[in-house]
Amino acid sequence: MSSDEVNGSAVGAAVDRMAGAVPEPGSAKRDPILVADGVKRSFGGLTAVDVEHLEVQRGTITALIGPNGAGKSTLFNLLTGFDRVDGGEWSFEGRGINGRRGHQVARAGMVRTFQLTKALTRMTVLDNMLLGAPGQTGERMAGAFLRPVWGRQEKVNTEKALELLERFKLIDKRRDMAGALSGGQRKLLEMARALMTDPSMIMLDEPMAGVNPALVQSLLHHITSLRDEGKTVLFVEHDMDVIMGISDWIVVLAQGQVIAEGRPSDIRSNQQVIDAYLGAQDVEGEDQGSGDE
Ligand SMILES: Nc1ncnc2c1ncn2[C@@H]1O[C@H](COP(=O)(O)OP(=O)(O)OP(=O)(O)O)[C@@H](O)[C@H]1O
Repeated sequence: MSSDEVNGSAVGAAVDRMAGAVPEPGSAKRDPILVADGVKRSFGGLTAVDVEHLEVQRGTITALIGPNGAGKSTLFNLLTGFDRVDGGEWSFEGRGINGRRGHQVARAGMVRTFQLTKALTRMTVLDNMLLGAPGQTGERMAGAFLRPVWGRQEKVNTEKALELLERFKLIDKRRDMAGALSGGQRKLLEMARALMTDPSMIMLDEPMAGVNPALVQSLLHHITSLRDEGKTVLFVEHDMDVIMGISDWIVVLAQGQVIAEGRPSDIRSNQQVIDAYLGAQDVEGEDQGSGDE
């Protein structure tokens, strides 16, 4: 699949969503939705993440790339409250959110996708969606007198879940166990579930891994649609065609640090990135099958 095929008309030349951004590590953005400073995390003697400054432009698709072990997933975990930093701070929509837990970060509007764990694969697709629903009033304020409120909320959540399943073409699977879905369908379900809280930013960790080519197209379409609706997408991915095709901006991480940032054209020709990542990527790519699980 070529970059152009992936690209389609989604990243047309007409819109430069990154206008004014300079292609260099830590570059300032016109209207950043996420700003991180001095974010650090070590495991024993290993520095996994050491990001001096990072801004993510609102309403864009930003890719976070880098070699295996560069710290991409760890950075995701830190920013979304699923791991604790050793130092640093970051703000989302202008509000400091470091120290907040995962569900609080999600409530603030920043969600990330998670692989469906074994336990969740034994639940139906619809129940998986309902787990992603915002503020379970019934659970928080248990009491018989609140049952009507609970019931109403459940109805709203169910309607929303069904709408999203329709959008992600999983509606016919709603009563199936999530474990019966193909790898690609699970990725769609993860994305749909993340949208239950109406986030303004969605973070996807390797959304294309293990997905067959037909569903890759569908996932790409959903990602660009989210951006076109005004949401911000930050994603980790290894497939260079996908990255170059849909990203408005690319951030390159190596050994925990941002070593480069820029538009796809900047990154493709950046010698430091070629040395640290792209040179080895082709070789790695040969080993990475893309069949559905
Ligand atoms: N919980 C942990 N305990 C110890 N070391 C960890 C832990 N989590 C991550 N690491 C280490 O931190 C480094 C960064 O890992 P991370 O998974 O963030 O990299 P990555 O860029 O996401 O890699 P990949 O592309 O392979 O998923 C690696 O050396 C990894 O072994």
